[in-house]
Amino acid sequence: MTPKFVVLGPPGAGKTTVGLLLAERLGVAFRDTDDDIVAAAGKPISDIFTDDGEPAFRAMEEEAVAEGLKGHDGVLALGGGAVLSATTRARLADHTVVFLNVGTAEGVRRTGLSTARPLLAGVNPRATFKSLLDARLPLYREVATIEVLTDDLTPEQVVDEVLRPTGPAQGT
Ligand SMILES: Nc1ncnc2c1ncn2[C@@H]1O[C@H](COP(=O)(O)OP(=O)(O)OP(=O)(O)O)[C@@H](O)[C@H]1O
Ligand SMILES: O=C(O)C1=C[C@@H](O)[C@@H](O)[C@H](O)C1
Ligand SMILES: [Mg+2]
Repeated sequence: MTPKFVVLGPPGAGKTTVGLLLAERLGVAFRDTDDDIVAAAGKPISDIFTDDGEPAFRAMEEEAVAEGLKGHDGVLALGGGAVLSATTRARLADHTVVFLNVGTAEGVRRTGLSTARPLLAGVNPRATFKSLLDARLPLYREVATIEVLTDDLTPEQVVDEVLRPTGPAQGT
């Protein structure tokens, strides 16, 4: 059993929104490792960060991704920071991996109203988002087989790009 598509990218890129639509379009199940972690821990991600710390969260995430890659054959969305793990990046080899990219301005706009993302909860979300994106961009690209810049696309259009027979249009 292996996912048809693994979806990743920074917070607000649309992993959950687009992942669900993509699964609907393909008639397959959708799974999100953030949800698996919340279910396993019995508390929200913000509480895991506060009570147990980020390293504990990353260990749970590594396990959740490994389980998802083994046990799910639909669309699997990963948490925004899952690629920080070299073990996870190695496990993503040979999978079809969609990197949903989003620029800082649009990413901050999309995540701005939520308090559910502990890493973006600081005083300057824009600077935090940009440094997170800068640090992770090479890691997303290391594992991605498809990249879509989502800033000016609706979620439906992002799905269209992912499913284009020749792959997403570049630079248009
Ligand atoms: N292409 C898009 N155009 C406009 N809004 C979008 C698009 N994709 C997602 N959104 C909106 O941005 C917000 C964040 O989307 P979503 O929760 O799917 O992101 P995510 O990548 O799963 O984030 P996280 O890493 O926090 O789980 C939601 O309000 C969603 O409706
Ligand atoms: O970008 C990140 O590091 C995170 C993104 C979310 O999906 C969650 O996995 C968590 O809030 C951490
Ligand atoms: Mg999500």
